Amino acid sequence: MKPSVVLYKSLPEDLRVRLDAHFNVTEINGLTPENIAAHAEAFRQAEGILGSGGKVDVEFLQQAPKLRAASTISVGYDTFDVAALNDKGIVLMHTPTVLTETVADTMMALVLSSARRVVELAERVKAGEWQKNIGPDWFGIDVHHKKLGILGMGRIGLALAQRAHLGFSMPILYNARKHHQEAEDRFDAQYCDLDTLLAESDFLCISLPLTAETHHLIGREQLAKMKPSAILINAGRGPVVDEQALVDALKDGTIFAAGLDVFEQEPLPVNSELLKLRNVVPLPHIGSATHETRYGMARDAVDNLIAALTGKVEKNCVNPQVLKQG
Ligand SMILES: NC(=O)C1=CN([C@@H]2O[C@H](COP(=O)(O)OP(=O)(O)OC[C@H]3O[C@@H](n4cnc5c(N)ncnc54)[C@H](O)[C@@H]3O)[C@@H](O)[C@H]2O)C=CC1
Ligand SMILES: O=C(O)C(=O)CO
Repeated sequence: MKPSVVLYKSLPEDLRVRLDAHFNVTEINGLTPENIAAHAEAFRQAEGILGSGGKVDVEFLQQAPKLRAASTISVGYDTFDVAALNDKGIVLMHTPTVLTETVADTMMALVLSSARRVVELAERVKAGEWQKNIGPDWFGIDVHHKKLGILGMGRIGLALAQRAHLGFSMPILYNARKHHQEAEDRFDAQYCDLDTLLAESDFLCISLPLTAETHHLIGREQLAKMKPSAILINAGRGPVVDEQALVDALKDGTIFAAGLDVFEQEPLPVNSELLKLRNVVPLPHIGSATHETRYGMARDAVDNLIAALTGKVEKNCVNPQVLKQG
């Protein structure tokens, strides 16, 4: 008999066919408490789950006693309680690599649009405000040759360093848990401590995962150490930055601008103060959101679940130590 799985995000048709060939699939629209309650029997039987968003914590795992594998259509896995999965011997699979270049493109788009005020000025043109030759109040700041600081030099940080260094002649500074030899060799990236990164970066680009350590890593004190001309880019996870402290820093000129793909609460509430600020470029968490990349992520997530439930995991496993226990 085919193993039962719950799919909580819809898939392109060919990938759904592939999933059906291996598993008995129950599809639901999101891993919400209501959907979990409404499909209690499917979760009781599920050996695998596949989707993105929604919390997989101790409480959820009580509803899914047969679970052996979880496959998330994302590289970030901060919504999973990995320790609880480890305790129960459940394999967690994710989708690194396939989205790296696309997310780095998004970060570069945020760098350019916030420095050159692309969104704000386009809105002013559309509103009919371009009536005469523009003056300095429409000017932005240069990107090329400025210092780009990367907080979290992993896969995405490296791809951003490539764009910034080779494409825009930007010196690269970075902070991460350890030195990144490839970034240093290929893009002359200089490792530094967080305080130096804050003080010296013209662009502080965050590509960190959300963990207990990185939660509010950038708060009021850290923002105060940045240059008044600096721009903060966050495409890691919203809660890495204390959002109220950021709003205040953007309002009082502590920093120049921000380009944000991620927020403490998503979707960003319509009454968020960030939306009232001209020096903010807010995006709806589109780091990986191209047709090609989202398809690739879904394909990898399907392959990951098949590998995990057939005991053939070779890559993309968050907790490989669980495999050794089996
Ligand atoms: N906006 C979006 O749509 C997307 C956001 N992301 C986010 O980007 C994150 C990074 O993705 P990858 O580059 O693939 O991951 P990665 O694991 O390759 O890189 C993460 C980097 O962060 C560093 N790091 C972790 N904790 C740290 C700490 N406390 N202090 C300093 N550095 C620390 C690590 O050393 C590593 O260099 C994901 O976890 C996810 O949260 C990823 C994809 C899309
Ligand atoms: O993959 C992730 O972690 C995202 O945030 C969406 O691509």
